[in-house]
Amino acid sequence: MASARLDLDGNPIKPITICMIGAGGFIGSHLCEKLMNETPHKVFALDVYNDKIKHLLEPDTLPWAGRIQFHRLNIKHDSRLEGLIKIADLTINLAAICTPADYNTRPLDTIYSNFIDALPVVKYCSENNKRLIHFSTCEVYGKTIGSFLPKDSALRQDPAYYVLKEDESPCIFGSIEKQRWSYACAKQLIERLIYAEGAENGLEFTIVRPFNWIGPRMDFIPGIDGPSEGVPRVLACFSNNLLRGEPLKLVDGGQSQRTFVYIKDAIEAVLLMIENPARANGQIFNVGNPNNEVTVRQLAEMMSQVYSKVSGEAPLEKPTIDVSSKEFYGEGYDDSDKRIPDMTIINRQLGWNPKTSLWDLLESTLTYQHRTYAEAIKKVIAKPVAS
Ligand SMILES: NC(=O)c1ccc[n+]([C@@H]2O[C@H](COP(=O)([O-])OP(=O)(O)OC[C@H]3O[C@@H](n4cnc5c(N)ncnc54)[C@H](O)[C@@H]3O)[C@@H](O)[C@H]2O)c1
Ligand SMILES: O=C(O)[C@H]1O[C@H](OP(=O)(O)OP(=O)(O)OC[C@H]2O[C@@H](n3ccc(=O)[nH]c3=O)[C@H](O)[C@@H]2O)[C@H](O)[C@@H](O)[C@@H]1O
Repeated sequence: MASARLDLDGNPIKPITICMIGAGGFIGSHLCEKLMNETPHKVFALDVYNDKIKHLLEPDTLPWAGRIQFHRLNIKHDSRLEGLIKIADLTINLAAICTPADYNTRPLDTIYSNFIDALPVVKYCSENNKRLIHFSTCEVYGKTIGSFLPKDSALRQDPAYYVLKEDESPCIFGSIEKQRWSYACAKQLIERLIYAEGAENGLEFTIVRPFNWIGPRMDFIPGIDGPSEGVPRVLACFSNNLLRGEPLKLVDGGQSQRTFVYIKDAIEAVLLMIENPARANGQIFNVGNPNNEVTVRQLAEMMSQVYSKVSGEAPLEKPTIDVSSKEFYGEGYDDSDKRIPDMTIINRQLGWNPKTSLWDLLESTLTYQHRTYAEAIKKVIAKPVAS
């Protein structure tokens, strides 16, 4: 018999049933894969799409067949939701509109998706005494305090002015006309509501604040497995440019900074939360890689080099092109300047640390992008345009 799997305190881990909402998305697909491959847990996978988890659902000879069950439903209006939460031990809510191109152009859908639609999930968990892991975002921090200092201020180099701490940092958004912040603001309010349910009604919750998790299956490639005019997050935008041999578009000079973490490292952190409730309940966790910081311009340059290595194609002579945010995203766009996660709480509670360097995670991700899309792109490009 295989030896029992133990939690961080040395206790055997009991198999549980998880109701995962938004399981068909980027993070959900990796989490389902991990749970099926490495644990005995059962998953009700809820989503409106299942393309990214099809390989886990069929055929029914898969080793985990019977442990994952797909339910095609929209949580906006489906009476099955409460029943599924009731028969599960834990609910994980990943469902959201979470692409910046939508925040300023579809602010109502963004606010409904990230706040209103999440309300019944919180309510059903609280009323039925079920544990909830809710996915928020690092965007709740908004801009850093340092971004308001004069450009030449030495304090900008002081971590006290830019490192983002769960229990100390303020949430700094732009004005209401800057509709970019509709997402961050909706996520902040649902975090506060969950926290209040914990304080007043004893809800057992964990809030996750991902910092730019990237990897295979993120978003879509416009015109291949998503709309031609769609604007995904930066990894997919730049992958699309590289696959088509076009320069990568740098919004407002590409000066914003991000820290990127490999999806497979981040999923390890989520599994620790799932299997160590005593250490994770009542906590808000930053999950990111503070060692992988780059400007968006540096990201573009590194992706061009890595893509050339994995595809065998020479890099473009002019790998990037500047574009204004108004042209790229439209009216009401704004940006987070810098995102360094403080790791104290996740280190202390779960002993988690990310492992993969930016170069290595880009190499495995762009190898996947090339293998998955290069042929399809070639066909689209070769097709004569109808006259
Ligand atoms: N990927 C990241 O780095 C990142 C960073 C910060 C926050 N997050 C948060 O993590 C969560 C998951 O992100 P992701 O990157 O996997 O996004 P994603 O868009 O790939 O996945 C979200 C999934 O939710 C589903 N969904 C949305 N509305 C639904 C509804 N009403 N009913 C049923 N299903 C619905 C979508 O179909 C999609 O499959 C989101 O809450 C997002 O805000 C992600
Ligand atoms: O991933 C996260 O942690 C969070 O941040 C993302 O926000 P952001 O990082 O701004 O989104 P990206 O689309 O990945 O853009 C990153 C940066 O690249 C820039 N960009 C994007 C696309 C492009 O083609 N060119 C370009 O310069 C953007 O302006 C921005 O400065 C999204 O809001 C969410 O997915 C999530 O909550």
